[in-house]
Amino acid sequence: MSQQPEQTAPLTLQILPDGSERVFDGSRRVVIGRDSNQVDVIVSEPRASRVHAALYVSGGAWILEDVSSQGTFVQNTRLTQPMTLPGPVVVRLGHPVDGQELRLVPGARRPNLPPPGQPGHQAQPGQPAQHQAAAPQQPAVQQTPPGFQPSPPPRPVAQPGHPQQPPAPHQQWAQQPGAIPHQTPYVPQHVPAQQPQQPRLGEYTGVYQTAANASTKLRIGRDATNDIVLHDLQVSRFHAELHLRPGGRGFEIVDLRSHNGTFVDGNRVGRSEVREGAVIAIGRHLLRLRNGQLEEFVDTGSVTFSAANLSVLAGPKVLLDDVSFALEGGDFLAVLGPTGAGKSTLMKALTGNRPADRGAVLYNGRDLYANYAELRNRVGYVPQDDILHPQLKVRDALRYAARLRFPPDTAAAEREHRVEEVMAELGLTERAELAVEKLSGGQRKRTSVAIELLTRPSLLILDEPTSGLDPGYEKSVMDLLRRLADGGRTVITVTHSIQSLDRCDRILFLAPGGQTAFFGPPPETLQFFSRGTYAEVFQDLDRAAPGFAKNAFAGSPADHQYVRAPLGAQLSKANGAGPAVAQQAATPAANANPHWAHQLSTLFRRFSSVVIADRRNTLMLFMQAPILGLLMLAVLGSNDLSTTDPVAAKKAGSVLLALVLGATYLGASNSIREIVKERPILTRERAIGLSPSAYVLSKVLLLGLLTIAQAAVLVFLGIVRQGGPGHGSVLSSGQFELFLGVALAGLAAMALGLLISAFVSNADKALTILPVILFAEFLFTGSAFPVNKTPGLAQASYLATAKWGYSAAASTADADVLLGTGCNDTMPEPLPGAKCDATQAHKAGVWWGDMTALSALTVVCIAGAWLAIRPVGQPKRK
Ligand SMILES: Nc1ncnc2c1ncn2[C@@H]1O[C@H](COP(=O)(O)OP(=O)(O)OP(=O)(O)O)[C@@H](O)[C@H]1O
Repeated sequence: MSQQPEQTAPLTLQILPDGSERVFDGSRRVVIGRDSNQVDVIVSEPRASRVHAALYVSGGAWILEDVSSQGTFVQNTRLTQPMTLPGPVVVRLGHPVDGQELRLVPGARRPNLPPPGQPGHQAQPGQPAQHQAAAPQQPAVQQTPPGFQPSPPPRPVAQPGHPQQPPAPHQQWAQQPGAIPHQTPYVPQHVPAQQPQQPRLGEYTGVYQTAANASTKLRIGRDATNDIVLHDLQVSRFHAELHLRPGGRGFEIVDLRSHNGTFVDGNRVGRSEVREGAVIAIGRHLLRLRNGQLEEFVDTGSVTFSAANLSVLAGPKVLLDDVSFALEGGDFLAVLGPTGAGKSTLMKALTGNRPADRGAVLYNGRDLYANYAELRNRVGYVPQDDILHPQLKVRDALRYAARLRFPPDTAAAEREHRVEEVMAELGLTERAELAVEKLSGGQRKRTSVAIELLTRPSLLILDEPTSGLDPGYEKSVMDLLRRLADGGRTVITVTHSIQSLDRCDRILFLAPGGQTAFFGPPPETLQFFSRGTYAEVFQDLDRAAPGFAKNAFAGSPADHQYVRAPLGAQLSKANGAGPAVAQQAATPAANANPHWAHQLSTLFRRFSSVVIADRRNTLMLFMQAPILGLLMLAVLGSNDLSTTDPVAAKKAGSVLLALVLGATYLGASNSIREIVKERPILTRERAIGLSPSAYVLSKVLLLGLLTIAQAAVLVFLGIVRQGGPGHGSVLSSGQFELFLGVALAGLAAMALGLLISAFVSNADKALTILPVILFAEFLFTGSAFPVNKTPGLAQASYLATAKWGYSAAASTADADVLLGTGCNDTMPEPLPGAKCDATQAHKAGVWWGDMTALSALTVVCIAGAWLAIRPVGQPKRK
């Protein structure tokens, strides 16, 4: 190894996973991997081994040794033996192209390094990477080699008991009854004001020559044949093209009907001019046009995130009152507060689900609301309710979620790989074949988190993931979130799990009225409130006079140190980012969802899998029609639809009514809970771009098929002994025509059920409404009571699906003759007591009219359901 540089120990080494920076002095072996209990540097790459690689000094030089199963790669070559680092080296873990990147720089000396053996001379093993980087005994490296992002300054850590300032005047909580007197008042350390910085787009990964220097067109996508290859499953195989305009008059970007869209300065575009300095966003990759080159940045997860003066109002009521905070990449924030304090409201505002009425949410210095279409895929959200179908197996739930989230051109093997990776990362592999409903509460939450992690979001927001879990599971979920934050993501969770708050970097306490009672690190929380336990803090917040908590925090040292100073820095970055609305000449994306058919087929398959997996319910569904048919067979007489038996035919109305109401019940009961019971899943999937029309249509198709099959069974058993009908109004087979009318009545009722399901707030309410609907439908058929003679009632009956179903059936069965309703031209006056209804005449035009009315009601109900769940698109402030 003659090329080894002459180095003498102790050496220092910089490792920069996700932009963070570590320094080691070479006095001991440094282990890299996923297992926080065994390694010094934790990496988030799921393909990395628990213990993946080691670094140590030998012969005065740093040695890199691979001990993994998936490999460590240097310049696309897998290490097969220990390698002496010749100088700065870029290493990838788990995959030569898109495995997690580490940059190893031997020889960068740490100033004022205490000699080995003295306390603080090196990082403590087993401590999370970010915490080590933040520890005060780890001064920042001052020698930053060219081409590397400087690391953020160390996070300030307050040191209770070692005040550096005189006691602050903010001690209102200490004056509350029962407060613990502190000899050392709560005084956070002083933080120097941060200088305004440029917004950081992501990790800088290189430069591409544009068309100006090569051909007139550059194709961008995931496929290896593109000019710019982006390794990201959010990117379509052939995603977009950068064109050099004729005569060299600048550039324009053309979206190639990509699944997740192409954005220029935050706006989704079909075709757009790209001016100097504009940022093209494709998946997690950002390409900035600078001096005829495209600079590439990747959002690898380490993003700042902040809320600035968020307020949410509901009429005169204030649900969230001027809440602000600031987080660094990799921070783990727990949000606490008494019931009704506004925690869920805050989560909805942070995710853009229900935007705040005032204030801003900043993702890496960019306004989340203004750039929602681009950024929504980088924010994972696990709501309070599970976003899972309980009947599906864990692996299947993840597979369908991947199909919906990744472009349709993603190979099955690529999706499978990611699904397996995520399951391995969350410890779900052993449960992969279990139905979600058989998992423990903690495992179910893990599965919900796994679905969100498929797209590698940089920010993960969870609403009470620990609710209903026993303390053991609570801890394991909080440990998991800690690990995810250590992997570089920013994690925010609402929790009541006070036993695990030490796992967090920051705590936000909300007081009733949605006011900030405290924001800061866990060790300072109890001291701020002058209380010994969190339970007492909850009690104090509940009892405090309105506005007291907010005033106690506003202007306190913690407010200055942990909110105002870092938020000020992030806001100045945001202001440096320029206007969010692109100034470029752009054609908006022609179709916001060009892969509608792919979504429809995925949703249809998922819905079918759910129905098949739910064996007991499906069996009951299939048994309903035969049971109703057999009852009709047993109760009704015979030859009631036969024109040759006038005595029996007097009961024809009962047969027709039983068939139509039977189909109405079956159709409506099939669908009336279908949307409402999936509401949390639908809400979440809508936010990631699910087409509501594809969703509704997937329900219509499967439930429609089921309803038609049920109608066939019902009609067959219902008329097998009835000796009719003979000739229909239109078809020669009156029996088949009767089936068509009854089936369409069932479909219309199914559509009505979906409409109700889209509007009600829970499945129980939907079931309560069902009998009311059926009773109204029965009355409006007019078979028992003459509704068509009463003004108002007659018009109202036109909205009843069963009325038109009954009319169509009566028209087919020739009710004029059977029931003597007297609407036939040859029978101008009805028989005494009979009711003439022109919609029941045995004429082709009348039957078509009835069927058209049924079809129109079906379409209106389906459209109504679609309108009720259609996406909000870019969040709108109310
Ligand atoms: N749309 C609304 N209109 C009026 N008040 C509302 C609305 N939504 C929520 N609220 C009220 O706002 C307050 C905050 O609700 P939120 O669900 O955010 O509280 P929370 O802290 O998450 O409560 P919990 O811990 O019980 O889940 C509650 O008093 C709630 O009743």
